[in-house]
Amino acid sequence: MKNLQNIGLLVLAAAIPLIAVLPLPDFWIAQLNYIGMYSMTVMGLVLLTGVGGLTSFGQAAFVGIGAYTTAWLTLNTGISPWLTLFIGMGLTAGSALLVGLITLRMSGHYLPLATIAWGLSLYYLMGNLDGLGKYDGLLGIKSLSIGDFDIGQGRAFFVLTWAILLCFAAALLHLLDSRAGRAIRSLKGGSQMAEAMGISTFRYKVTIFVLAALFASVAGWLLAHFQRTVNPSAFGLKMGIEYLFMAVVGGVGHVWGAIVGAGLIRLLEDQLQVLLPRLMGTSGSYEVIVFGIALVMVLKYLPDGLWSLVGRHLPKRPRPVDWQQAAPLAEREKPEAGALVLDVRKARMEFGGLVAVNDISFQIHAGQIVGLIGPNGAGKSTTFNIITGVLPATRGEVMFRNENISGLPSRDIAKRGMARTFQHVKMIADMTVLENVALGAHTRGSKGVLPAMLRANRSEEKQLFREAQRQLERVGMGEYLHEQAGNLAMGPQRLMEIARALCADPTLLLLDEPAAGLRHKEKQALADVLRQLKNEGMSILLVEHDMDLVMQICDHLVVMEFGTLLTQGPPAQIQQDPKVRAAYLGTEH
Ligand SMILES: Nc1ncnc2c1ncn2[C@@H]1O[C@H](COP(=O)(O)OP(=O)(O)OP(=O)(O)O)[C@@H](O)[C@H]1O
Repeated sequence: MKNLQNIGLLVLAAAIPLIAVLPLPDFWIAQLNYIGMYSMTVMGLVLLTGVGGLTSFGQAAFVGIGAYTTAWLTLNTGISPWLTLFIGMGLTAGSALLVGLITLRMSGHYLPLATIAWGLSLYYLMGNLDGLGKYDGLLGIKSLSIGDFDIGQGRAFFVLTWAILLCFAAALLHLLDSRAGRAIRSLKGGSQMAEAMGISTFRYKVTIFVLAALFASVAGWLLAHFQRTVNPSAFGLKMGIEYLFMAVVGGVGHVWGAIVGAGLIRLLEDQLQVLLPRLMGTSGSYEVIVFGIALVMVLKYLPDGLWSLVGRHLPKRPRPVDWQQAAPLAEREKPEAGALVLDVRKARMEFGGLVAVNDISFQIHAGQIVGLIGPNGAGKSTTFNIITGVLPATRGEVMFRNENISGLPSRDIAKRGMARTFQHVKMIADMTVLENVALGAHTRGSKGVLPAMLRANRSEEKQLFREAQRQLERVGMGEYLHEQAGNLAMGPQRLMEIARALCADPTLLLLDEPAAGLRHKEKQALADVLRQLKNEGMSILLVEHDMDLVMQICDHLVVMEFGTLLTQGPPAQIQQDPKVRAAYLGTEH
C-alpha cells in the first residue's frame, strides 16, 4: 500500500503543473480552486472523523477563524498576508485546544452536539461584531502576492492551493503510517486497548482535533484571498454539515476520499443549481434535497464512500521489509528470578451493594505462571481490571515491583512494564498484523505527530517494526506479518495479542482467557509459547477456564468463588481440594 500512496502523491504532483499550463477555461480553474480549498478542510475531517472516530459539525467555524483573521488584519493593519496565515493558525490552534479540552472528554452523541453548538456560536459572533462587518462581512481583501507578482484568483492561485493540499496529503499519509498514526487509528475502537498500550487517548484526540482545525484554518486563509470578501454564511453550520457530507461521500477513512468528495459535491452543486430550477420552473435551493437523498443512498449502499470503489481494486503490496539492520530497542531492567513482581493486598471492588472482589490477596514471582480460576462471575476479570488499572479498587493495594500502583491509570501501569491481552480480542482490524503488534511498542518510541508528518521518524519506525517482527516470530506468527489483522482466525488473533503485549517489553504479562475459542492444536501451541516465555524469565498471570491448560502450565493457582479467595496453591493440590471441586461442580462443601 505504501508504494501506491507514493504513486498517488506523484500523480498529484505531476498533475498540478500540467493543469496549470493546459488551456482550461477560467471557470474550471476556479472550480478546481474551490475543490482544493474544500479538500483541505475535508482532509482534516478524514483524520478527525474517519480515522479518529470523532464527528465534528464545527469545521466551517475554523475555516472562518482563518479567513476572518487574515481579512481583518490585512484590511486594518497592512500586515503581510503571509504572516496572517500563521497568526490565523495560532488563533485556530488556541481556540481548537480550548474547545477540544472541554468537549473531547464527552462521548457518544455529546461531542457532535458540542461541535454544533460551537459552530453556531462562532457564526453568530462573526455576524454580530461591528468590527467584522456583521452579516455583510468584510470586503476588499487583497489578492495574495509574492513581491510584485500578483497570485490573483486564477492559475497561480491554483498552483499555490494544490501545492499546499499536496503537502497536507503527504503529511497526513506519513502521519497515519507512523507510531503516532497507529495510536490515532486505535482511538476508534474505544480507549481500553489503546490505554493498555500506554497511549494517552485524550491527548491524541485533542491533537487530531487541533490538526483538523489547522487544515481548515489554512483553507480559510486561502478562501479569504480568493473571494476577496468574507461573510459569516461561508462558515456557518450549513457549511459545517456540507464538509462532513463531502467527507462521507468521498470516503471518510481515506485521504484521497477527501478530494473525491470535495470535487464531486462542488461540481454537482454547481450543475444542480443551474439545472434543477430550470427543470422545476422556479428558483430555490433544490440541490439540498438531492444531496439529502444522495447521502442516504451513499450511507446505505456505500458506507465507505466513493473512494472505496477505487481503493478496493488497487493492488495491495506488502510493506518492504527494510528494518532488519535497525538497532534493537532499549529493554527495561528485569527482576531476578524468583523476585516478588506482583503483590495484591486485600484488593476489594464493590459495585453498589455487590462485592465483586472481596479482599483478595496473592503474589506473583518472577518466572512464575499463576492461574486465576473460578466459576463464571467469580470476580476474575474484575481482579484483572483492578491490577491493570482499568477499575480503581474500592480498597486494598496492588504493589508492582515494590511500587504501589493502586489508583494509577492503566497507561501509566503499562509504562511500568505490565502488559495485557483481552478476553475479547481488541485489535485494529484494517491494519496489518505487524502494525497491530507495533502498537504494543508505543511506549518504547518517542516520535510524535510532527516528526511523523515530516518523515523524520524513519529510524525509530524501523526499530519498532523490527521489534514487532521479533515478537511475532517469538510466538510463531512470523508468517503473518503482512496479513490484515481482521482476516485472522481466532487462534492467530490471540497469539497476535500476546505478541503485541510482548512488544511492550513487559515484566508481567496478564492474559485474559487466551485459550477461549481455540482448537485443541492451537491450545497446545499456546501452551508451548507460554512455557517458552516462562523459561525466558517472564511472569504471567492467566485467567482461564480451560482446566487442562491451566493444570499443564501453571506453577500456582488462585481460586475465586463469589468474589472471595477460596484457596490457593500448586495445581496438584488444588485439583484434589474438595472445596474447589464443589465450587466447579456446584455441590455443597
Ligand atoms: N462494571 C460492573 N458493574 C456492576 N457489576 C459488575 C461489573 N463488572 C462485573 N460485575 C459483577 O461482578 C461479578 C464478577 O464479575 P467478573 O466479570 O469479574 O467475573 P469473572 O470471574 O471474570 O466471570 P467470567 O468467567 O464469566 O468472565 C459478577 O457478578 C458481575 O456481574
